[in-house]
Amino acid sequence: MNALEVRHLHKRYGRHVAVDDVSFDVEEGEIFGIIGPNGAGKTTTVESIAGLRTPDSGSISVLGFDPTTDRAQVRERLGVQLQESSFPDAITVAEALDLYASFYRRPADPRELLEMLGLAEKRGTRYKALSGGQKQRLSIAVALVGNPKVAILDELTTGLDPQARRDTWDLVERVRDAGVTVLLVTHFMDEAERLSDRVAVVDGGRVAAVGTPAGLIAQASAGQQIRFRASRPLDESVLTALPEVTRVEVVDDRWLVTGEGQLLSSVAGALAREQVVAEDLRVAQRTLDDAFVALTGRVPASPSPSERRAR
Ligand SMILES: Nc1ncnc2c1ncn2[C@@H]1O[C@H](COP(=O)(O)OP(=O)(O)OP(=O)(O)O)[C@@H](O)[C@H]1O
Repeated sequence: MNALEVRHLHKRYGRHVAVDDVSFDVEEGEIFGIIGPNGAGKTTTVESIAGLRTPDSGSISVLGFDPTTDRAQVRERLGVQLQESSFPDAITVAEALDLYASFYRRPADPRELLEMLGLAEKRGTRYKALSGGQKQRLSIAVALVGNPKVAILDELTTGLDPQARRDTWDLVERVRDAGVTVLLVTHFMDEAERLSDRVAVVDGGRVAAVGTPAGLIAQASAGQQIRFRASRPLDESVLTALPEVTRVEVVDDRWLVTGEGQLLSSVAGALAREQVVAEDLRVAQRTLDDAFVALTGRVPASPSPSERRAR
């Protein structure tokens, strides 16, 4: 059985269509990313899955249960960490977790959870005294305290410093390894590419594509690219004649060669035959950013300078 099934979901706010026929499946045990620009409809979609918003039409199944009619069953199986979750300033970490544990019939052991999330030493610390990363980890602990089979994590690392981002990514992998299916909402491509088994690209309330990060990159990015500086002049036809090469651009001594298949060895062989040395040779690594641009025509959000160094 799929952990989640979303079929033809529609939601409008007044005249504004926020979610426009969204469908996807999430398999049990995977980390499934939903990526898209601000306002794409990601949060509306996941809040509908969590039963926090009522869709206008379409159907949702959480392990076979409908969030609008089978609320109790969904609540027992689904943990939610939503954007901007916050707690009273004076509550301690242990109190917050005990409180949420009391809402469930079979909660996880709060002590074990704090251990796993690296918050054991902060048990007695008040919420207001926690760092941004620790607050995020507490909100993940709250999402997991009901022992869910599926966890929704929304914009998990926004505002975190590089080390906290990396730690949080490790944590998400540990959650998945513990058997929890993860639905990860993010507008950061590096995060989605690093963590997700599969990704849905959402734009303007619609699903533009679903696939593995590698599959989306391959599908959306035309070929590989090699950049180098030629040690001496070279006739373009030497490279355009190669079957692997689809395009050659030259500015002064700088070459950009696009192609497919065994592009690198083919180009290297041709250059060697011409006794040209390729200096500063670089093979451009395609990323999910490229796929996102190709699929949506938009430039993805970048981590802020303080977040970016986590790459
Ligand atoms: N309660 C609401 N009332 C009116 N409009 C809303 C409401 N919630 C969301 N919207 C609008 O619906 C669209 C989708 O919003 P949503 O929050 O689902 O997108 P998102 O992809 O999660 O974006 P973000 O990353 O900024 O949270 C946006 O244009 C938003 O302004």
